[in-house]
Amino acid sequence: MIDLSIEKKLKVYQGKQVLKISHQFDPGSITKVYGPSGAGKTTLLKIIAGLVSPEKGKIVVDNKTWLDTGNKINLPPQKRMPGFVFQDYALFPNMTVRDHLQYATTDVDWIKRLLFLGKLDTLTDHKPIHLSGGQQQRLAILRALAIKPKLVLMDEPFSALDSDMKTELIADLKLIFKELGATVLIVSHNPQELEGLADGELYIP
Ligand SMILES: Nc1ncnc2c1ncn2[C@@H]1O[C@H](COP(=O)(O)OP(=O)(O)OP(=O)(O)O)[C@@H](O)[C@H]1O
Repeated sequence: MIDLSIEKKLKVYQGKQVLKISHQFDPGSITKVYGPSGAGKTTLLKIIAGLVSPEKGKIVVDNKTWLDTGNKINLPPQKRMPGFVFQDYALFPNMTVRDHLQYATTDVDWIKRLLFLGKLDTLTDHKPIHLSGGQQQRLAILRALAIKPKLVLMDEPFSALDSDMKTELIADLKLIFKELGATVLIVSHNPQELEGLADGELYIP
């Protein structure tokens, strides 16, 4: 269970000034996070990961307090360790596909399985510059899963995939999330894309 209540002043020129959200995420749930551009969806994921600090708020994950501004508790990202898929992938330019996964885990069987799932098993020696946009995006997803996270935060993770690839990958991810017992938040602009995957939603106006 994730119990979250935060307030963050946004650096905006026009539009919403304060991001204010209170929400509970059930364990093992998959939540679609949606809302207009600039609403603060990416900022919310970064706040949960510990990459951005809100002025006010509390985040409790499985009875452990990650953030409590009233009591000056703010765990650093390395103590939270969610699997994070960044909107711009944030891959390492000098690392091959295999390096990205080996950097995150020593479990060779898990790496093999992920490479197969992401259809990157024939491209293990390629660096990001030699991958297509869709392949880079799949690598970003695999890297996030490599640490077998209990919490997965995904920012527009399927935007570069064609619809067949997306359907197949989503079906596989559903099984993997269940196996990991992961709680998942997925930011998506596409209302249909997560049908059959997400079992909850959070609208950020
Ligand atoms: N660290 C930060 N602190 C305060 N404000 C921020 C921070 N990062 C981004 N912002 C501002 O917050 C607003 C919301 O940005 P954010 O990227 O979270 O929106 P979004 O809902 O993900 O948008 P999009 O759908 O276009 O990706 C923007 O105006 C941005 O300038």
